[in-house]
Amino acid sequence: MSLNLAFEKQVAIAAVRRACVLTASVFNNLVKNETLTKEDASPVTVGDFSAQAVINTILNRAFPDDPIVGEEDAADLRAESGAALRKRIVELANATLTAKLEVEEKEEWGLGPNYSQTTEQLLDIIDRGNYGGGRTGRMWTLDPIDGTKGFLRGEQYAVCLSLIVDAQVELGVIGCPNLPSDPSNPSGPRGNIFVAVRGQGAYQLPLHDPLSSPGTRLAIPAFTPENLNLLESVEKAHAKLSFNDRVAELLGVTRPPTRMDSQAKYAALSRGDGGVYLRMPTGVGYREKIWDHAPGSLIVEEAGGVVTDSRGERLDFGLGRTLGENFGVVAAGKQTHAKVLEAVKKALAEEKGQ
Ligand SMILES: Nc1ncnc2c1ncn2[C@@H]1O[C@H](COP(=O)(O)O)[C@@H](O)[C@H]1OP(=O)(O)O
Ligand SMILES: [Mg+2]
Ligand SMILES: [Mg+2]
Ligand SMILES: [Mg+2]
Repeated sequence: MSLNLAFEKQVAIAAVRRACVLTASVFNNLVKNETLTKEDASPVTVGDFSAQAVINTILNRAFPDDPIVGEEDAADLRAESGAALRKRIVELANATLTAKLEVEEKEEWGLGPNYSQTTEQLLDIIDRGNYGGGRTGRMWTLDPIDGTKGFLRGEQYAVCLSLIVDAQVELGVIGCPNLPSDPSNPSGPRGNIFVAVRGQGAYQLPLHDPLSSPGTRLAIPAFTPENLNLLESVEKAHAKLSFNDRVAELLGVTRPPTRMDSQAKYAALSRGDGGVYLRMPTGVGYREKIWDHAPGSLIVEEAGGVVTDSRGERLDFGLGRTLGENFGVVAAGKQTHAKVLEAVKKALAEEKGQ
C-alpha cells in the first residue's frame, strides 16, 4: 500500500530546490571565478555544509521528530581553525533561508526574511544529520552535494534527499542543476528535479519552475543490444570500470558508456538516457552510503526498473549509515536487468577462475 506522503513530497521538493539554488551560486561565485584563496576552504566544503544546513532547517521545522542521516557533520566547523569557513557557511545558509517565499513554501518551515539563524543554531542543525540509521521507523537521508568531483568540474552533481520508513525508501527527490531537461538537446535548458513516491510513479520537474508539479512521468524504455549503453562513474576510484567493459561485451553492447558523476546516473536511467547503471566495488573495502542510493533507487523502481546488488538481492537500507558489505549496484529496466545480472554473474565467475 502506498503511503500518503503529499506533504513530505512538497517539503522535500522545496528543500532540494532551495539547496540547488545555493549550490549553483557557490559554483558561479566561488568555483568559476576562483574567488576562494588556497587558505580558504574548498568551495565544495562551503557548498556541502551550507546546503545541509538549509535542508536540515526545513526538515527540522516541518518534521521535528524525524531523524536525519546526513553526510556532513559540524565538528570541523566548531574548531577554532574553522572560523573563516563557519562565517561563509552562516552567510550563505542565511541568504538562502531568508530569500522570499515561493508559492509552494510555508513560513513555518523556517523560510523567508524573518528567519535568519545564529551560528550556533546552524551548527546544531547541521548535526541533526548525525543519525545512525536502522531497521525501524522514519528517517531522512541527505547528501547535500553528491558527486563533488563533478560539481568542481562544472559537470553533473546532485542534491539527494529521501524518506525511509522501516528500511524501505518511500520518497526520493534528486535535484540535478546541470542535467539537460531534454537528453536529445544537451545544450538546451538545464536543471531538473526528479521525484518519486513509492507506488505513485517517478516524475521530472524543471528546477526553476516551482509551479511545475507533478511534471513529466518517467518510464524506462525497452532496449536492444544495439541501443543499450552503460551509465558509469567518471572517477576510476569509485567503481571498477574494467568490469563494466567485460559486462558490456558479454551483453553485445556496442555503444560506448556514458560517464557521469553522482546520482544523476539514476535520474538519467529513469528517463531512458542510458540503459544500465552498473557500479561494482574496486576492492578496497569501501562501503556505499545509504544517502548515495536511497532516492535514486526509488526513482528507478518507480520508472519501471529494478535495482539490486550483483547477487540479485535488494539493497538493504536498514543496516545503518551504509549498505553494509559492498556487492555493487545493478540498476536497469525490468527486461534488461535480468540479462545484465546474468552477464555480471558470468563476469564475476570469470574473475574467480583467473
Ligand atoms: N572510494 C569510493 N568508492 C566509491 N564511491 C565513493 C568513494 N569515495 C567517495 N565515493 C562517493 O561516490 C559517489 C560518487 O560516485 P560517482 O563517481 O559515481 O559519481 C559520491 O557519493 C562520493 O562521495 P561524495 O558525495 O562525497 O562525492
Ligand atoms: Mg554522495
Ligand atoms: Mg556528498
Ligand atoms: Mg563527500
